[in-house]
Amino acid sequence: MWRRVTSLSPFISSSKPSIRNQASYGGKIWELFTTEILTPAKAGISSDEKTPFITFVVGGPGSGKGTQCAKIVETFGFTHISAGELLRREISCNSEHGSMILDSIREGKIVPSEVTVKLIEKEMESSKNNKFLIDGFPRTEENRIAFERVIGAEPNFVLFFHCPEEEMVKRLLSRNEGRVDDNIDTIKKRLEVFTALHLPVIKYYSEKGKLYKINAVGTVDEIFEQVRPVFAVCEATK
Ligand SMILES: Nc1ncnc2c1ncn2[C@@H]1O[C@H](COP(=O)(O)OP(=O)(O)O)[C@@H](O)[C@H]1O
Ligand SMILES: Nc1ccn([C@@H]2O[C@H](COP(=O)(O)OP(=O)(O)O)[C@@H](O)[C@H]2O)c(=O)n1
Ligand SMILES: [Mg+2]
Repeated sequence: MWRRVTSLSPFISSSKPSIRNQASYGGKIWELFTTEILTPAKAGISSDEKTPFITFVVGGPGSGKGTQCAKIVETFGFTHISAGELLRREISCNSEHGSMILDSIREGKIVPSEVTVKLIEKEMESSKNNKFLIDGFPRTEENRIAFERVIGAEPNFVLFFHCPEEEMVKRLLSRNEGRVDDNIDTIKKRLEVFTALHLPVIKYYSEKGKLYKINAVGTVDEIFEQVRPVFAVCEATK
């Protein structure tokens, strides 16, 4: 079972960019981030079995995060923790925050970080595994900072699925999972939130040398062939 191993990190203040600021880059801003060459040293791979190995999986709605996480779990034995799934579970079991979460998801808004991070923490603590894929998180600087504060850990690396908006919209409209947010109005709001709030997170991890950018266009298998070497580095060092 995973236990928190480090002390709380200091709170780092952040400012949120406006939607207008980000839109002025004409949607090309993501191109600035290059793919890191992943090495064991960069990934922070340690031989200490008790230290959790954490990968954040980020990208726009419909970029294929969940699909690729399933393949990573199957191939490399990680535990998949999807922030969105945890939140939807709270709605279906009518928990204390269920109706607030439903309202946020319907509006494509971000649920307060303390709620999401607590759910992630519970999943990590109850798992026997110590390798985690945390999917759809962090979506904002607030998410990122709350994770550091509560969990007291940073990700070893961050997988960023980069996908053009038109492709994401097409995929979401044909996802067919009966989700309340997979309709064109909510999709537009989710994309706005993504463009406005996700960039600082990507920039932060890129500057730390932890960002691994994946071109998320192609077949599921083609994309997995870009993902595989990232995790193969971890396997090779075991
Ligand atoms: N490479 C791909 N090409 C076409 N469709 C895809 C691809 N990867 C995933 N999909 C489909 O797109 C939709 C969104 O994928 P999903 O993994 O749920 O994305 P996310 O978790 O990023 O929102 C799903 O219906 C999925 O089956
Ligand atoms: N870190 C997160 C993740 C999801 N969510 C909410 O949950 C919704 C669905 O998230 P998801 O990760 O399942 O969505 P996809 O990117 O997989 O399509 C988001 O649009 C947000 O409303 C959140 O508030 N905070
Ligand atoms: Mg998903």
